[in-house]
Amino acid sequence: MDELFDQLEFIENPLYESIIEDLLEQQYSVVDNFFSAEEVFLLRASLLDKYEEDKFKKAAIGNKFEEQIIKSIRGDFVLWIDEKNSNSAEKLFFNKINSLIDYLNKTCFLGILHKEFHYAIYPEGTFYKRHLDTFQNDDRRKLSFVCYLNDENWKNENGGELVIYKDENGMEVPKNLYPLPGRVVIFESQLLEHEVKTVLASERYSITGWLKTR
Ligand SMILES: O=C(O)CCC(=O)C(=O)O
Ligand SMILES: [Fe+2]
Repeated sequence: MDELFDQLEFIENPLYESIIEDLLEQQYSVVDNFFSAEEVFLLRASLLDKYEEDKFKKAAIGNKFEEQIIKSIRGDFVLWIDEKNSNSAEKLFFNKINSLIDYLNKTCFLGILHKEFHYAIYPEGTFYKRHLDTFQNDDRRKLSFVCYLNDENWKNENGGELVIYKDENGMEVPKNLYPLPGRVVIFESQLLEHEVKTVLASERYSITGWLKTR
């Protein structure tokens, strides 16, 4: 008995505990200042560098949709992040993510073995229609993770809210979450439908990813 417990030893982390509690209670968690202003600045600079180098691609859905159909579903541009070749900002990012994953695996036995993250840019006028993150026949996606990299002048009137559709006692209740810098939203990929409302002004910057089993 003692031996098994030794292997699971960890220092209790109040922030991670509150995320776990939220996920258990409401299937999603919103964490403000998960990333500091400095970290957001560095990550946004990294995203913009790569965008200027023309590395982003129009986001796809499934495989064989026509361009027009894709545009009517989502209008963002994405670039997958390769942890092995990550720059210093991305290393900061993955350090935090890996620490959270480690904690989840130790305390919740979630069995997160894989992860995938991409930068995303939503130009003015773009959106991502209501969907579930498991549409690509990928039932390994367990938790969705979105981290917002907008600057400190981001206003709610810019639009681009993430709306999570929650079932509360048989009633659908939309939760409007603004893409504030440093904010992270984590939710159950297989349970919660959500959408990104049209960006009305400015460009919307984020990193989106999935924590996966098996
Ligand atoms: O950027 C967001 O708030 C959510 C993005 C999203 O739903 C997705 O990429 O699947
Ligand atoms: Fe999504």
